[in-house]
Amino acid sequence: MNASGSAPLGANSEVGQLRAVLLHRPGDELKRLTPRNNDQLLFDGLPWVDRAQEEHDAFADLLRSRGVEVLLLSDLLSETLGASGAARIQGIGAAVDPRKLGHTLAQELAAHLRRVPAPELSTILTAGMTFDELPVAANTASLVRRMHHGGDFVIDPLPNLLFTRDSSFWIGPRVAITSLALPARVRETSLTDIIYAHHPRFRGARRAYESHTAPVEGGDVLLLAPGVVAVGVGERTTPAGAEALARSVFEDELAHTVLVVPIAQARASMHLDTVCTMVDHDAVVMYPVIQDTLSAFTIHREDKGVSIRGADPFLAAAAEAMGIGKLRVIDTGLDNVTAEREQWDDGNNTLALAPGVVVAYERNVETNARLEASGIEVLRIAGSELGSGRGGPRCMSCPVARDPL
Ligand SMILES: NC(=[NH2+])NCCC[C@H](N)C(=O)O
Repeated sequence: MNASGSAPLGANSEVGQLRAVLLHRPGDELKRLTPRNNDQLLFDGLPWVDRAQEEHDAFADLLRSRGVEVLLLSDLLSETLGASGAARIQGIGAAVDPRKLGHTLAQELAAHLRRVPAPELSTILTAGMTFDELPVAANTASLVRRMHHGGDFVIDPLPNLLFTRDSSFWIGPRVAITSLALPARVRETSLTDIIYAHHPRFRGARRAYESHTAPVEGGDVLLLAPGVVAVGVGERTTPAGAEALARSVFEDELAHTVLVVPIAQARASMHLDTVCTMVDHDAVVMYPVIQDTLSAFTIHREDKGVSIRGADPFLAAAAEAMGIGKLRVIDTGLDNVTAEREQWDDGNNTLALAPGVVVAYERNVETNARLEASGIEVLRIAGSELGSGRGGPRCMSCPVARDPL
């Protein structure tokens, strides 16, 4: 505990006792999803929003019942926008795009947003705004306004903010603001950026991967052990992103080894954490179909520069880097069809609260049963609505404080 009574910020593993976590309670941004835009907005269906909120509240309550402090992104964002003029300017600047709106409308909108109270601005920055919702007089000199349909977005909604894992992550005592790959998600990091820059809770927090030159998403980053990081490269994080992250964590002495793990460039495996998460300090749960084929390039920090080895089998390379004899894979032993169904429903996407204690979606009955048979405590949550965005307990959480391993 520090002077303010809260746990020190940071995380050096996937499984150290979880003390504080950043979640985003799904809100009005999910109500923007329609059958016309859901693909582009990376949802596989239209969630029933009230039920998604109930499911999310139950997730947050479970974490609290286990002694975890839950920070909600909307609360932090309103507090940040209320306290800092610079944060407001930055948030508005990222949301109002003159290339899309033209200068006239962009200027009017930015001027309007600067006067909006912080909680309302927080909602607009997350849920977006349509042309119909624009407050400015109808006969404005904006051609853009006249030519757009009222239901079009002036500011795009951010339904994937729910997946707080991807837009920032902590490594050691530092926080990394990521660089999201797809247009539907790029603006999310403008919000995590201002929260970590201006909210008093994070005063003094230093940054990792500051250059964020190339795409790196938090769902691809696994802290296998202190000093050892795995980075998935596939649909989201690029080879250049993994390389830049490795260089940066070496320079900041946050890691000595980075394992770069190629994963299929597919919707079902958009991040490394959709196929593999840690459930104990020496154990992972993994999509069985890839168990024997997953490989890794090992980048090692040297006195001068780096060395790159591989690709080698992932499990062996990981065990070696972690300095353990063997990285256990919880053998879910599932037939291929069940395994494929449960992988799609984020059965492999668990959030560890402590070594051997994980949160998982209840619907993945078989995977959960095998985890328990291997001695892992599984805390089940409902996710019928939450899951329609293709993200499980790990994707929906950004650990802000874990006890060091
Ligand atoms: N870490 C994760 N697996 N996040 C899941 C993100 C899901 C989100 N709909 C997307 O496609 O980006």
